[in-house]
Amino acid sequence: APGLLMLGSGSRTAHAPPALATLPNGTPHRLPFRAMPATALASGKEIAEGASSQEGQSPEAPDSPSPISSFFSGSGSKQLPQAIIIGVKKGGTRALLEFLRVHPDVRAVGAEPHFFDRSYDKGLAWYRDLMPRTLEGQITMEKTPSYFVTREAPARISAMSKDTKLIVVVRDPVTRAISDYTQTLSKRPDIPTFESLTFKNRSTGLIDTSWSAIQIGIYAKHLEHWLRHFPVGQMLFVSGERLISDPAGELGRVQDFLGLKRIITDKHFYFNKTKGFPCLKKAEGSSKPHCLGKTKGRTHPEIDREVVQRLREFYRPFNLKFYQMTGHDFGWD
Ligand SMILES: Nc1ncnc2c1ncn2[C@@H]1O[C@H](COP(=O)(O)OS(=O)(=O)O)[C@@H](OP(=O)(O)O)[C@H]1O
Repeated sequence: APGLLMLGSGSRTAHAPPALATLPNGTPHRLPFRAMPATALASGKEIAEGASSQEGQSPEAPDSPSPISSFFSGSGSKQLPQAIIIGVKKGGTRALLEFLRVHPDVRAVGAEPHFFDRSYDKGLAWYRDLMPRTLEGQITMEKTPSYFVTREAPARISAMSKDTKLIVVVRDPVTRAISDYTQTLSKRPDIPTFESLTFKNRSTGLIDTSWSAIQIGIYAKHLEHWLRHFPVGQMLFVSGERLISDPAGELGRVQDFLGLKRIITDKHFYFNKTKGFPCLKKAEGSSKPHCLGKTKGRTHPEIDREVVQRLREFYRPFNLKFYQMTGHDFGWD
């Protein structure tokens, strides 16, 4: 696209470089693996929606400007994002973005743009136009969790700017798969059970890796594609579990990674017992407490323990490889 060369990243702030993590050296057993194409997922069980979070159609994508942000929205200019939350679906990406938006130096688009997977042909000018206006020193961000599993996304983001900072919120892949399935079930209650979708052949225990709910969780394989285009130090891996148990701690890491002053601290959060999750004491530009909506923190159906066990065994080598690649043990095993 002609616009590609002309626009640049729009990055105007010098952010501190993140520390480098160790690189991988071991490989788990191999199986046929295919990253997802930029367009809809192709494989058989796509009743289960594929990589996309489907969040865009739900009221969960909060985009209504607050009075304060409306006041400021007339000033500044639209920039391409300098940092993107690229995944993972059901990892806790909405929570992270909502928490980050509290920071005065972060401005983010509310809905998921899906530019690098679905709308790349619209060009960077179209993408930039989706962004909120920013003032000098503010960071523009977006989140689209399907980027992490989109084969074309790493090269496309690197072509926009090789300095783009990438954030991945990861969560135990077994819980993530169940969360993904729960979301689909909420929209299509007639789908087969999680247990039956998990296996190609239940008697042999062969897992159906073409089912997106399973495939998305093979983080090490997806990460390999990103590391062909970005140094691992330009990626930050946020623990979805810690984002719930210690949101301020994870937000501290994220602010450091983005070169931001640590403004978001434990003072910004409270644990809402009814919701069962941490919530913001004050949402961006508001004085009211704010929890995420009903589509976040759904009750999961109970899954056969043996199936859960089999999935744990399946993911284990990939998880270990992922820990090695990122230099971070997420404690799922
Ligand atoms: N503070 C807070 N409040 C509510 N929910 C929280 C929070 N922090 C993390 N989570 C977890 O986020 C999970 C949804 O992840 P995503 O926002 O990445 O989903 S999506 O891909 O955008 O649809 C969602 O998954 P489910 O519990 O399966 O619904 C939550 O567990």
